[in-house]
Parts: sequence; structure tokens; C-alpha cells
Amino acid sequence: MTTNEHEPEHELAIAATGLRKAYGDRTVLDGIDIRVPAGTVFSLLGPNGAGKTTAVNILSTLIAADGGEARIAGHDLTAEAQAVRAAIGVTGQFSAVDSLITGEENMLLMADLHHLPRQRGRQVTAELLERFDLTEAARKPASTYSGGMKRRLDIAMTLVGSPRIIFLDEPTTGLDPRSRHTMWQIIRELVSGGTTVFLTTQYLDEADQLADRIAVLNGGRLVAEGSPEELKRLVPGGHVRLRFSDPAVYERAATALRETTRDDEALALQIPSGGSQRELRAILDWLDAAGVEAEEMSVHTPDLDDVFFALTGNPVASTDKETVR
Ligand SMILES: Nc1ncnc2c1ncn2[C@@H]1O[C@H](COP(=O)(O)OP(=O)(O)OP(=O)(O)O)[C@@H](O)[C@H]1O
Repeated sequence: MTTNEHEPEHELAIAATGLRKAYGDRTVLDGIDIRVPAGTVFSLLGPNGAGKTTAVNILSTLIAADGGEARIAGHDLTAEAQAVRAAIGVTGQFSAVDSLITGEENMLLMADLHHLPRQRGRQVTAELLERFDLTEAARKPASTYSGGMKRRLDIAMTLVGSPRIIFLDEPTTGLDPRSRHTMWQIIRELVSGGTTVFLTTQYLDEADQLADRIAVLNGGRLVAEGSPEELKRLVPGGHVRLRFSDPAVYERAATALRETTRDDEALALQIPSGGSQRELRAILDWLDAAGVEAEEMSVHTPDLDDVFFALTGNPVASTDKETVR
């Protein structure tokens, strides 16, 4: 597994070493290291209670760690907490949206908090409401917004301060599939605009979709870190399955291809493969060279669920099991 060890310090949006936090005798973070290059998405993945929110709270200066150190946007977390706060935005599980006032008023309030001149505040508010498809609802109380609209408003409010680094703590928990995809799109746009995103999630598909690097938090430690592809490679079991209809053709293929596992009943052959284009092409070339044609070809790659299970021994939260908070 690769690390970013040789990355120059100034290109790291987040560089944390040995972060520790305990509540009483319960150790929540047992010395974790996190390095997030600027302009990338880092996902901290873990089950309920793993300590994801605790990590976000520490890195965003909301609570103090018991040990370890961190630099955020080049500033020391404890000695330069004010500078850290100026560089980051945090959208937590408990929304900053005030339901009693309108979306627009919430935005203007944020603009005031960031000391934007009135005219500029109105302009930024209008732009962000438009960008997050909230213009129509802007003058309605936020209490009338759907869950997805509230999350969008929450992120829009975070962006008023133009943060370079955004912490998104479980941004899609409780959202329906469509709103989740809208949120993913928003996150992708933020990143293409140069923002660094620190995303916590208990959904493997979300980390898979969005993250450049994923760290798996379990029992207070990072039990694995890497790109989604690197993590998937930790789990063997990827293969290509070829099914034939003619037993004679099946036999010819079984002889021509190496390293196959036979399923004589189904007339199917299984070939270990990571599913890359090159590997698939090689299999097709072998088949062509042997002059055989498969009825059906399918690629099976292990997904992050398999990885998570292999690493932690825990079943994972699935997207259709929503967490009740
Ligand atoms: N202020 C606190 N006092 C005592 N224990 C706490 C406190 N805050 C968090 N914990 C405990 O620390 C552990 C980690 O909590 P945390 O909220 O960081 O987990 P999480 O990974 O974000 O989980 P979730 O997905 O449920 O939000 C939990 O067991 C929680 O009960």
C-alpha cells in the first residue's frame, strides 16, 4: 500500500499524527495518522461509534485531542486554531440550519458572521442559493424544506466563508437515493473547484464513488488506508466467469486457458482476474487463439463490503438501512 510520506508538507491540506482521544476509560482514537493532499477527497470510513465524528471535531478545533498533533492548511491545530477555523468549513450531522427562518435569512446570517459587506453578502447568498437549486425555496422557512434541501442549504451556508477545506460528517445519512446523488455531484463540483474534502461515511459505495483515498477506522485505529482500488485488492476473489453452451467448446476452452476453475455442471470456467482492461483483453485473445466463443462473460470484482468485512470482521451498514438518530 502506498502512502503520501514523501509529499511536501505544504501540499497537505491535513497532516495529523498520533491523534488520541479517550472518554473516561473508553479510548475512541488510539493514535491515528491522517494525511490529505490539497484538492483531494479523503474518506474516513467506519461503523457507528467508530470515532469518525470525534476525528472531525478534533481536526475542526471543536474539541481538543488528548495527544498527537495536526496541521490544517499549514496551521497548527492548537497554536493557530483561529487560522485553522478561517480555512475550514464544517457540515456536521447536526445541521447548522435554523428552521425558523428562511433559507435566504440563514445564508445572510452566515454572511454577517463572516463579516462580508452587505452587498457582497447578498450577492454570495444569491449565487449559492442558485447553485444549490434553492432559489425557489429561498423565501420559505427552512422548516418546510426536505432533508435533501436542508443538507444543501447547510453546505451552501458552509461555503459562504469560501473555505479551502471542508469537513462533511456523514453528509448523506438519511437521504433518499436521488438526494444522495445530488450531494455526490455537489461534492465532486467542490473538488473540481480545488476544495479539499474530508468526508466521513459509513457507506462503502459513497467512499468508493467519491474518495481519492479511504481510511478504515475500527477499534480506534486506522486498520487500512489506500485508494478504493488498493483496498479492493486486499481482498482476493476477483474473477472472470465464462459460460459455454456447447460441452465440446467448454472442454476446448478449459484446455486452452490456464489457471481456470471448472464448473462442469454449469459449463462455466472461472479465471482469477482483477478485471482490468488488459486482463480482460488477454482472456479474449486466448479465447480467439483457441477458436472458441463463450456464451457469456462476466466480471466479478470484490467490492468494499468484502474489504470491510475482511478488515474488521464486522458486517457493514448498508445504504438501505438508515441510521436513526
Ligand atoms: N462527549 C462524549 N462523552 C463520552 N463519550 C463520547 C462523547 N462523544 C463521543 N463519545 C463516544 O465515543 C465513541 C465515538 O463516537 P463518534 O461520534 O466519534 O463515532 P462516529 O464514528 O462518528 O459514529 P456515528 O456514525 O454513530 O456518528 C462513541 O462510543 C461515543 O459514545
